Amino acid sequence: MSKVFTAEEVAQHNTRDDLYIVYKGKVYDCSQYLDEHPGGEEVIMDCAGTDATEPFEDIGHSEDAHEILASLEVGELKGGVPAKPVVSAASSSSSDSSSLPLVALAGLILAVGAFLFLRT
Ligand code: HEM
Repeated sequence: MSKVFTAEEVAQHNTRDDLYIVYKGKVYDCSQYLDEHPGGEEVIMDCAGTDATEPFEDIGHSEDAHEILASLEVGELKGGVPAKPVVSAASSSSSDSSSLPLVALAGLILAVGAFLFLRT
């Protein structure tokens, strides 16, 4: 059974010789890999003890990179992947209504334009 870490525990592994990162709810010990990282150690050090899912994904790491990462797994994060915020019906309908004044304004400009055009 893999070890379960709290976010606070992971955060304590934040030095060059003892460096954990979280990726998609799993915890990885990158200490031994820093020297070999093609992107340099600095970028991984910046993520030390934190969730590196976004920066790791942003780079578009290769299949190889994912395999190396998998080999460094030491456990999982308590609570796992934080839930994505659900876009509620209320907030999506409010964004619809917020574009209403814009539509009205565009209509008004068109009407004024047509009026001026027809008058000449
Ligand atoms: C233990 C975790 C990581 C592993 C195993 C890993 C592995 C790799 C590998 C194998 C490459 C070579 C290109 C590829 O195959 O995709 C690479 C490149 C790179 N990585 Fe990571 N990486 C890790 C974490 C990170 C993190 C957290 C960042 C944060 C920004 C990062 C930034 C980069 C960058 C910028 C490159 C591009 C280097 C270049 O093309 O010059 N990596 N990584």
